[in-house]
Amino acid sequence: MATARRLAASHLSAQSAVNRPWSLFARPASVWLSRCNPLPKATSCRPKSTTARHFQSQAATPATVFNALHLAPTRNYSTGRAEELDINLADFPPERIRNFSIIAHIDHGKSTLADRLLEITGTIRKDRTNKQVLDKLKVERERGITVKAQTVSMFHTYKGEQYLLNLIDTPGHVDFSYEVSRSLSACQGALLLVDASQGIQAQTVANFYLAFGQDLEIVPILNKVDLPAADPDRIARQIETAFELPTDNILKISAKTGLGCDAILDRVIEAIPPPTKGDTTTPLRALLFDSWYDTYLGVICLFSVLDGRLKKGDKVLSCHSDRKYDVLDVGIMHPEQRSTGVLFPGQVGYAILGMKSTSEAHIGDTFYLLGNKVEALPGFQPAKPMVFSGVFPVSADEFPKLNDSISKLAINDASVTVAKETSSSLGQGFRLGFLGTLHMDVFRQRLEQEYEANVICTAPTVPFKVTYKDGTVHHIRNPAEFPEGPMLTKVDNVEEPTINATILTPDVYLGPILELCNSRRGQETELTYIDDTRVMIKYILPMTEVVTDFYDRLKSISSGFASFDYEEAGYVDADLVKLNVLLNSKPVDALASIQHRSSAEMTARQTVAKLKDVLDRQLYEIVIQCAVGGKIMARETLAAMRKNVTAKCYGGDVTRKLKLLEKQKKGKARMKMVGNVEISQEAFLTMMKK
Ligand SMILES: Nc1nc2c(ncn2[C@@H]2O[C@H](COP(=O)(O)OP(=O)(O)OP(=O)(O)O)[C@@H](O)[C@H]2O)c(=O)[nH]1
Repeated sequence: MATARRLAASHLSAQSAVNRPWSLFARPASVWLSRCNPLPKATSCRPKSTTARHFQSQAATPATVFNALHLAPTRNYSTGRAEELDINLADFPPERIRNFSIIAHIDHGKSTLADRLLEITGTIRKDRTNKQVLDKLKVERERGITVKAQTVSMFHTYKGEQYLLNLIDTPGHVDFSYEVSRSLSACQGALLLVDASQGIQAQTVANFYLAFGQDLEIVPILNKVDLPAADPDRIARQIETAFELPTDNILKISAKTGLGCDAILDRVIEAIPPPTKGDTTTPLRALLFDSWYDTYLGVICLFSVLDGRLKKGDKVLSCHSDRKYDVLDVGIMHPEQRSTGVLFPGQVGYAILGMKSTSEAHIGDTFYLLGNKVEALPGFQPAKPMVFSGVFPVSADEFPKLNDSISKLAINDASVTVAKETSSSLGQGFRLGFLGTLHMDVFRQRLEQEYEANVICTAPTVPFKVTYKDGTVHHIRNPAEFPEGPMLTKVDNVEEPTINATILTPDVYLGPILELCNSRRGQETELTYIDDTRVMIKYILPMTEVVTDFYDRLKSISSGFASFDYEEAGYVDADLVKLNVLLNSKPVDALASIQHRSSAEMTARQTVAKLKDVLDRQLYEIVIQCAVGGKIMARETLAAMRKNVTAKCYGGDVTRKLKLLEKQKKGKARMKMVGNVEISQEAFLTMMKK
């Protein structure tokens, strides 16, 4: 009880957490991937592509996708329209509707459970290949993570009556937790899924308080009870202690084998309240809570109807933009679009309004009928990019192609910000803003996989705030823009973003974790035992210390057992400097970074040593330096040497010599020049990796 109260107090921000754009950054995907039971890379038993729903560039045709997923085709692809559903939604008043989400820490089995529920309700056929049906993006399937929340409607008979159950699958990764908040806003209850072998993790806590803050009914479920390491009784006690949820109510299931899953749907109906009874006779009030771009149908919007009816043929207006739209189609996701012609109060479904781009679909917007203006519902704060990176084509002539690919990807991901940028070392490119480093990694992977883009990405940076003496404030998203030299006299103060980090760990790793946090300029705010051996630690940390290798380090010192989540804790004053990298006295803008003064020298030493390692020797000596303003912090020298690729070809084999020289020339074409120093693409890539 006490623990729960303490947790609740420390999560007072759960209310504001309804909009948690802050919780959205930073985690090197590489580490995350290493712990996430990775699915094998696109194997033959798994469909290589997704449905056409998300991206135009998917190679598979819709027909092959449906065959692969074993879904009933629900769309007529010759006309591009959704098939009609032979069910009258008017038969489902709010009392027979349940809107719920599954929330959990990453990998605790949300998507697998969603698959089981879809099978049990006959929404998809029972099939061994139905794995993570809701994870439709290729990158989601390859990495085994959910990036985009999906919604699906199912029908279930309980005590002789048919119910409409709307399940909203949520991503588990912290970068995407704004999706969780949005999804929860359309729900009255949530299944809190906890891995019976791992127990409560940082995101279990964060997601619990998100749901708690929105007054949702929470149904605790222990998953993976089939695992030999599962200890359901101990984990049930953890849940009881941390969340004050009685243990006798906890369902114990295996989403993988299906054990115990049948009971979940009845429990959903019994425990989760129906949506509030809206009035069908009052004017329409519908909340837009998600959207995506479909090749065939354009922008598809997901609505939660609160009052009135959303009908095909209606003219509706957006409270946000005052724009008018025709409702071209409306229906439910079952599991793909199924046209129903109308949605009633309490129902959740899609509508096609003829929007050209997802940027028109303002998430959290309220829609109303032409001539019947209503008061807008409280919206969501837009997700705020917290990690920025420069993205450049490897060869300059690929810029137009990269431009095209980024625009196409950004159409469907309103949380990415795009601005053109020119670097003296990398040429023309873009500065992209992401919710976090996993988000950044996923975006890059999709650029490479779906658009075959060959790119160099600069190290991630967070937005710093510089206030000048004349009162102007600049948000610095690129180290190149950081004031230095004479400009510094005009600066009043510099601030950096901080986070409230929550770390859950077995207590044996406590010492090294505290050391890590302290070495990253962290301030401890809380340390609580949630059972005999598990500790919850809270720290305020500078965000810039987290976006680099913090998560890698945390995982490695805790052998993968620590988990963490975080929320934005505002800006604080910081003594920051710009660290320039110079090659033969010429600055390499793409390698500049913003550092805390206390760590600038150490970073400088590490940087010059690493550069010496990755740069190729050239015909002349290369002086590698790191400097803050005019002061050199570290220096290395790379001796001159000519790499004679034909050295071994003594004798008369001219063609072989020519071939080798040709190869060397090609390699040079991929070199970037900084002053008189050539930097290979590989060297850049290695330097960008922390
Ligand atoms: N043994 C066992 N494995 C399970 C069970 N449920 C899920 N898994 C496995 O756990 C891994 C993660 O499952 P997912 O369903 O992708 O987890 P998730 O919570 O949706 O992950 P995110 O979408 O990234 O948040 C997969 O390899 C599943 O096969 C279970 O009941 N038993």
